[in-house]
Amino acid sequence: MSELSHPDFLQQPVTALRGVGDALAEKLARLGILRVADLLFHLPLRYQDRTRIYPIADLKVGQEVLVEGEIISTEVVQRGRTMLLCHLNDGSGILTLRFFHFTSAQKYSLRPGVLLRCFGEVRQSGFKLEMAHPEYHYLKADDPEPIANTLTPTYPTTEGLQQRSLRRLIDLALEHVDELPDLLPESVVREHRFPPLAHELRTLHTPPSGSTIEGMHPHRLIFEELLTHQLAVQQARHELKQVQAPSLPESNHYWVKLRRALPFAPTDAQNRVISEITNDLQQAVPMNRLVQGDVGSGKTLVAVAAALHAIANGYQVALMAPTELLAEQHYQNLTHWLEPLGVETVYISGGQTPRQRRRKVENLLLGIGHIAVGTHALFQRTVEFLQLGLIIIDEQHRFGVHQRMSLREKGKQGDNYPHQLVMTATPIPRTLAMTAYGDLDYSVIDELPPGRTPITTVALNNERRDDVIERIADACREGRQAYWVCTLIEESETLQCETAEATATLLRERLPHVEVGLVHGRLHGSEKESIMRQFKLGEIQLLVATTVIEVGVDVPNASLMIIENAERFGLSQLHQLRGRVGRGSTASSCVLLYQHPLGKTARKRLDAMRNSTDGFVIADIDLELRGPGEVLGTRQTGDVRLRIASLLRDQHWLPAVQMAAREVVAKYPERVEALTQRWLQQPDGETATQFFQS
Ligand SMILES: Nc1ncnc2c1ncn2[C@@H]1O[C@H](COP(=O)(O)OP(=O)(O)OP(=O)(O)O)[C@@H](O)[C@H]1O
Repeated sequence: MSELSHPDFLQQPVTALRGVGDALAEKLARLGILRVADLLFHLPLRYQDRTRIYPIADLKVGQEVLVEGEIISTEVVQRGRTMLLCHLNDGSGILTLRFFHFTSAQKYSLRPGVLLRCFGEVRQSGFKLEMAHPEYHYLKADDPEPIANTLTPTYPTTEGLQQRSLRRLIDLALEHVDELPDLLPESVVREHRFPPLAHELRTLHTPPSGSTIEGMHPHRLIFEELLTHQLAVQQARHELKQVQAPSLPESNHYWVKLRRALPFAPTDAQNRVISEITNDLQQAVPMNRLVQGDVGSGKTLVAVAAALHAIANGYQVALMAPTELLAEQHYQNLTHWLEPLGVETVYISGGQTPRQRRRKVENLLLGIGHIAVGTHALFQRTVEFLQLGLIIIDEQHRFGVHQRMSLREKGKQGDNYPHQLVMTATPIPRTLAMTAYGDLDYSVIDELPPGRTPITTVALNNERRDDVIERIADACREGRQAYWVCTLIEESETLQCETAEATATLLRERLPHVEVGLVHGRLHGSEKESIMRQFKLGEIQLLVATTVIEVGVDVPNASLMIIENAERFGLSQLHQLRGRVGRGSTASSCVLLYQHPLGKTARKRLDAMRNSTDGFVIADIDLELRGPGEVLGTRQTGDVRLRIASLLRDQHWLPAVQMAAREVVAKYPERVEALTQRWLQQPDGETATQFFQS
């Protein structure tokens, strides 16, 4: 059957498209693209402006631009690793092109005299400008290539999937865009003057000529997504009222023992939140509570107290972390605290072999294991509990309301649903929390443990890197440890990891007496764990990392944090990163390295970081600073998992969204399912379309 004649073509699996086999389908699935329709909702990460060629003399750091020129010299250099450098001259100035990997054919063809057109991001390298791994193609002097006359979308992608292939598939899906049903009530479309759905999607994927980056805005899609989220929250709340959970009335003798053994006393805020949780657990309806606490406020201890309450009542607990790194860390902490109490912690990791896992899984099924710690590997079919009473989800923002519901479903035993506790370090204003997590009750740990010395924060121009490196040398000499977070805000994880590798190489050279370690997203779980363990033990003194360490990592001896390209991060992410230090009693500092010149908002963000260490204050400033259309280019913490909408940025829509939700339920109940399918049924993984999220 041809594509066109199929009535429900958009609902077909992607393999229905020409040229999509199982291997490609698997890659697409990693991006959350399962059906043809999902391609239409896979929105650009950002747009590249390839509509004009920039003179090299006018380039600014951070720009993504097209340049054209002649190669005047090419060299192979050895800086820890072999690199190819080409120098491109366009008459106005000279730009270096840097290749970390290259073939001998490339070395030959990128030779002096060759004319190139390159597209890439401009970066600072010493006093010069460069592009690392630009896209390039050869030009002929007498036959200049035309340049694009419109914006080019760049899509979030995954290893081994080229932009070009994605674009081709999206184009195929666009041929059917008119078949998508409009799911918004007519009255809403009219009132807000939304364009037809197909029109908005076409514009976003294939901007008409003359479009500007600022003009790209998916208003209608944002509204739809917020509406879907709202419907899901309402439904979750409604469903919860209908079901039951085990009531856990016994007193928590384990906690009494642990508290005596702890080297510190819980803060008043921790005690208050623990008693709120205990009260919930004694009821015969499922607890569904969100605990917010600033970085370092001691959420883990609260989670442990809750877990012990369930265990003291004869139930098991699942503690789910967003990354293997954090799961491992929780496992270590829990074992340390709970083993002496005779409470058995079991670590379930995606990386374990079936044989390693079998014993652990058996223990859970037999009830010998009391707490299972892991990532969402915990909720695979093979893991079963004898009596699961409580699910704890750490770092909320990676899980959406839908995933919370499906977890609860999986933990169901007989008529009983497990209790659920959600922990998040992202302070968001209470009113917003009520909308974002409307299906949850809400507690705040609004106090830090005593004895912490405040973190000093400074912002430094990248040119002062050498001073910073000196500072690391000093800190390490005094027995302290440091983080160096380097990032490129890139759709390509490969490039991110390469940058981290290059930085680690450079720092090793510059700091020969310092033990430097490197973690990034592409290392295997066990490699990451082993490096983190060495860092924890002090065997590694300086840890170079990508943002994998953003959430939760706890190494109290680390007291110096360097964040590169700090101007590109959102405030909440900076706050999270900085929160990795200041966790012990030594005075800590955080250095925000930025590329000159700083934009106005970026400057305000860095100022906010210098002036406050309070997550709630920072969240407020974040809100103020986020003007519509401002591109941060990073995933925004503080949001539940939405693909394009941002609860913070788009909160002005919320009253209208709530009204629309009521209208849909009353007049078009059949659309709820279709909206859910369109927006919420995503597999796990990062699918946020960052451009529109910012
Ligand atoms: N009441 C307390 N007094 C002193 N230290 C505490 C107290 N509670 C927890 N801690 C310690 O403070 C550190 C931070 O705690 P924890 O890792 O639970 O923070 P968190 O709230 O999860 O922070 P983050 O969100 O940054 O991960 C840990 O080393 C923990 O042992």
